[in-house]
Amino acid sequence: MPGTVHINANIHTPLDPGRALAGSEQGRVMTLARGALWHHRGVIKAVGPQEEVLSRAGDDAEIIDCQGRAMIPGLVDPHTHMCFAQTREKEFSERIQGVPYLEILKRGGGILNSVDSVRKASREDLLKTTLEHLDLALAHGSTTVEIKSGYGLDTENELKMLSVIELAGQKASQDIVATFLGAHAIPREKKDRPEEYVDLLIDEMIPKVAEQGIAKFADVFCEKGVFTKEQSKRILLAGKKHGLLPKLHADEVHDLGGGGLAAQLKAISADHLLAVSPESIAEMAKAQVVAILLPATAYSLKKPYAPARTMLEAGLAVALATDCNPGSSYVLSMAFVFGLAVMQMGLSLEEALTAATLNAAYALNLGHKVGSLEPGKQADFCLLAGESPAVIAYRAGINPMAAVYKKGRLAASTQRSL
Ligand SMILES: N=CN[C@@H](CCC(=O)O)C(=O)O
Ligand SMILES: [Zn+2]
Repeated sequence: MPGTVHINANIHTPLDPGRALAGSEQGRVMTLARGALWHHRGVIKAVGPQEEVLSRAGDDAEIIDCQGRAMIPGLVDPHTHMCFAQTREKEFSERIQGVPYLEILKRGGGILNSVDSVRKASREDLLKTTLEHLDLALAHGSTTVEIKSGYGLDTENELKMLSVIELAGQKASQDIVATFLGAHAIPREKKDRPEEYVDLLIDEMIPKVAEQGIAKFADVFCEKGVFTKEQSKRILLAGKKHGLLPKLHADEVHDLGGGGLAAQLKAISADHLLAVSPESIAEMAKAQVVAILLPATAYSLKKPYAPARTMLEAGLAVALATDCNPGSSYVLSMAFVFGLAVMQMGLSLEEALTAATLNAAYALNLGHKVGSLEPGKQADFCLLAGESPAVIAYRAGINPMAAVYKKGRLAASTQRSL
């Protein structure tokens, strides 16, 4: 059985040069009217003009008619905190009345409330919530998702979170990538002794996380009142020594030079960057650090969006993510994030598509496997409820996915004819 051919699709995909597409390259997307995609055993065999692909696949292939819908690569969400126990609606109400996000954390709420509930939660309960989040993300097109720890803030609970994230990866349809974020906040018990917590991270937590073998990356929330630039550097260097590649929550509220630090450490990504300086942007471009932008967080925190156009002009590769978490962005839809990027940050549809697929894949070291529709990559793709990716921003507020395929299998669908 030579697999399945999806015919009559308007195909839109970035083409993979073996790295993220940066600067003026980011908007280069291949489009193909009446295209076809042939896959077998979860892997793409061919993408091209319909007649050509059909003749290569042979007479025995199953045929599925996409009815002129747009086909794009499965979306990649490279920054989430979707493993948590309880939402924080009360805090959201406070924030929209003007209480700043960092003020809530300073008062012992915010992230620290999530830590209280995650420490109390059983593995089963955490898994249940995480899987519910993953199902919703899948329905909105996310076929690959990164999930961070960071609501345990002690060795036992950080390892617990990472083991739940691993289990979620075994049970969910998506590919899941785990990141260790023990440096998400200073836990209550170390409030007056932050250096002691940094030592604990370096001497105990990072070695144990590395030994556990689930996390691929280490991340730090480098921010005023959280971790300083110097502490962030020490933690990420210790992670690197143990094989955890660095990522950084950088310049989200204040410019601490986090983007520059990410460049210095050759981090795979620097994320947020709402307050990043032009100097840090230039350093990131030189070091080829992917800028992961999280516009749903700017939306939820009512802050100015990250300077995406300046970044592209400086030659940076931009990726997009939901940042799904119970505080600053309870958003699971990459489609919503795509819409914000186009409507609020000035990305073209093509730049946003690359940001949500290929560049997001490279920000997780998965560019060889996912992020574009090309032979040899996984057959992860979305059919849109429209003829082009414009529909994702155009039909705001509804789910623009007609169907989501993971490794060639229909994983979620909103339309009966598929
Ligand atoms: N800013 C730091 N961490 C998360 C928010 C986590 C939370 O508030 O629970 C973020 O990326 O926005
Ligand atoms: Zn985050």
